[in-house]
Order: sequence, then C-alpha cells, then structure tokens
Amino acid sequence: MAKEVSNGNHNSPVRPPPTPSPLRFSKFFQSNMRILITGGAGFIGSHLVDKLMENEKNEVIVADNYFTGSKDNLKKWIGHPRFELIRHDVTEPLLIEVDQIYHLACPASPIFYKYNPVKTIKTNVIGTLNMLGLAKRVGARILLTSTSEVYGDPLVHPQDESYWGNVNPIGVRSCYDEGKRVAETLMFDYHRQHGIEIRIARIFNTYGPRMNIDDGRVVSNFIAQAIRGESLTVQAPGTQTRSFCYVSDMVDGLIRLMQGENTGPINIGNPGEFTMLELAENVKELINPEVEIAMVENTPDDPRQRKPDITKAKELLGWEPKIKLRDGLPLMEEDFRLRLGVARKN
Ligand SMILES: NC(=O)c1ccc[n+]([C@@H]2O[C@H](COP(=O)([O-])OP(=O)(O)OC[C@H]3O[C@@H](n4cnc5c(N)ncnc54)[C@H](O)[C@@H]3O)[C@@H](O)[C@H]2O)c1
Ligand SMILES: O=c1ccn([C@@H]2O[C@H](COP(=O)(O)OP(=O)(O)O[C@H]3OC[C@@H](O)[C@H](O)[C@H]3O)[C@@H](O)[C@H]2O)c(=O)[nH]1
Repeated sequence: MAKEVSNGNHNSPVRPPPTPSPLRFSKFFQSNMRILITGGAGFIGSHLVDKLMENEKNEVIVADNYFTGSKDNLKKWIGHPRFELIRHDVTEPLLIEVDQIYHLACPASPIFYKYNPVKTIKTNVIGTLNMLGLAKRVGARILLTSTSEVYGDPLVHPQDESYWGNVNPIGVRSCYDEGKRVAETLMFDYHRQHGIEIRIARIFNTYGPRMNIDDGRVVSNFIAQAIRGESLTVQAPGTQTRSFCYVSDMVDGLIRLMQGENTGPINIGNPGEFTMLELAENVKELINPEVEIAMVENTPDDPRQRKPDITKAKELLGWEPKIKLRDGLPLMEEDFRLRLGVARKN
C-alpha cells in the first residue's frame, strides 16, 4: 500500500507522486532538466523560453500549433542544441520524455478565443487532459497558466484565491473562463487521484514586447493605435478596471511557482489598478499626445473590475512585480515601433 502524503494546502491526504523520469537525475554530459512549454511560440511562452534557456542545464521543448503564436518569437533559439520546436496541437496526445511541463497552450486574447469557441474548450479540456496524461506517464511536474477570468465579473475586490468567482456559464466568454475552470479541476483531480505534482498560476492581464500587433487586447491595441496616429478605442464605459503586469515579472513568478513547493492556485499579477480611460490617457501622454480617445461599443460580459490580491505570491513565492505600468509601456513601444517600422518623432 502506497504511503499517503499531505499536499500542504488541503486537509485531505493525496497519493504519493509517480516515480519521476530518470532524466530528472540526469547523467554526465546531459542537461539536468527537460522542460516542455506548450504554447511556447506565443507571447508569454516565448519570454519564458528565453529565461529558461539562460540556464545551461535546461533543455527546452516547445509544442505549439501556431494559432496565435509564431516561429518568429523563437527565431533566436531555432537550431540551438538545447532547444526543440514541435508543431503540435495539444488536443492530440504527445509522447515525449520530460521532467517539467509549463502548460500555456490556449489563445488568450478575447477576439481569438471567441473566434472558435468549441476549439477553445477542446484546447482547455482535452489539451489539459493530454498534458496531465503525459505528466502522469513520465512523472513530470506540471504548471497550468490559469487566469483571473476564473473570477468572472468579480463581486469581491480585490480578488484573492479563495474567491470562487462569478462566471456566466453560457456566455460568449465561457469557452475560455469555464474552460480554464475545468482545467483547474482536472489538475486537482489528477493530483488527488494520481499524485501528480501540480502548480496553478492565476495570471492577471500581462503586457509587453511580442504581443501580436493585431492581438485585440487593450494594451497592444492602444500602443499600436498611438504609434499609427489613430484614435485610442476605449470600450464603454471606460471605467472598467484592469491591473497590468509586465511580462518579465510574470515569467519570474511562473518559474518561482514551478520551482517552489506550493500547488496554488496562486494569483500572479500586478496590483496597480487602472480604468481603461486612465490607461488610454497614460498611453497618449507617453507615446503620442496628439491622438484622440474614442469611446466605442463594448462586448458582452466584460468584467467591470479586476485587481489581484497577491498576498499568497508574496508569502509563498517571495514574489512581487517590479515594473510599474509607466515604465513598462515605453519598453513595449520600442518593440512595436520596430515591428511597425515607425520611428519616434523628436
Ligand atoms: N497574457 C495574459 O494577459 C494572460 C492572462 C491570463 C492567462 N493567460 C494565459 O497564459 C497563456 C499564454 O497566454 P499569451 O498571452 O502568451 O497568449 P498567446 O495567444 O500569445 O499564446 C498562446 C499560445 O498557445 C498556442 N496554442 C493555442 N492553441 C493551441 C493548441 N490547441 N495546441 C497548441 N498550441 C496552441 C498559440 O499558438 C500561442 O503560441 C494562456 O494559457 C493564457 O490563457 C494569459
Ligand atoms: O481596444 C480595446 C480593447 C479592449 N478594451 C477594454 O480593455 C479591457 C481589457 O480587455 P482585454 O481584451 O485586453 O483583456 P480582458 O481583461 O478582457 O481579458 C484578458 O484577461 C485575462 C486573460 O486571461 C486574457 O488575456 C484575456 O482574456 C476590457 O474592459 C475591454 O473592454 C478597450 O477599452 N479597448
């Protein structure tokens, strides 16, 4: 009979994890850690690749179907002996040998996740099942990038991890919100039932270089519009709030969570909260004071307020964000100007 261990976060005992792959305690001349990043060709994933590749003991494998990601984001690593890129859709099983899995694969921008909602659910549910099956087979630790959207249109503010959320189960955002909620459930069921080592990050709005220019998310929209000299499209009423985390802070938080001893869920985000009108005013002032701000129609079920309580991340991971919005926006502007081919006027 297997000895039962406590998972630290719950009173109920869990089964001990399966035996990790021998690769985790690897041999001479081999990397110590083989790390799979699903969705590694996307925005956050490619920055995570950059950070993990800095450690010479890591071998990084990216599996991505390029729906919203691109090989371009990884071009500096293609051909590197410690890097491998696989065109793969996570809704299909993947048979490889790895020690850690960062499971990011899923379109994140509302216009992309609503484009094919059934596929978004398949990605979240079947994709997460497949990655948990892989983790179980090889004894890998798996981290899921969940989202602040599991809190829906929150009635508690700021949101801490004990809040169960206020999600519309039949709305146009549900494919993503409910998909991620099921993905979290699957993670905990595999943990309790099979002893899989899990980590769950609830990511709040993240921004930075490499976001798709036509991504549709608010920071990338405003920066591209400001650079092109177009009006900044604030969706009504403009008083809705978000809290924006710079991508290097996010990557640091994800790695700490993976390497630490806590399953989560843990909020990772920047508690600096802004209305969309305030964001537009900041972008206008920093990037192009000549542009106008235009109020446009919003989409259904847009959350009215969002701000992470990061007490848990501070206490359990020793993590808090370092980059303020007004410092992060110019870093992103530089990358967008290069890609749009528009130089700054002096
Ligand atoms: N950026 C944010 O503000 C934010 C906030 C909360 C949660 N997240 C989560 O973080 C993760 C990464 O987000 P991002 O902002 O980098 O988004 P992104 O769209 O830039 O990256 C997602 C990546 O997943 C890939 N992908 C999508 N479906 C796939 C599938 N079926 N099989 C294989 N690959 C697939 C895409 O091609 C892309 O490379 C997502 O899981 C997202 O839900 C992001
Ligand atoms: O051009 C725009 C785009 C968006 N917005 C507003 O900006 C706010 C943020 O919208 P975004 O599309 O950037 O992102 P959302 O916060 O709605 O969703 C995001 O939340 C967390 C992640 O899981 C995902 O990356 C994404 O779903 C919304 O209130 C939206 O109405 C604008 O005012 N103008």
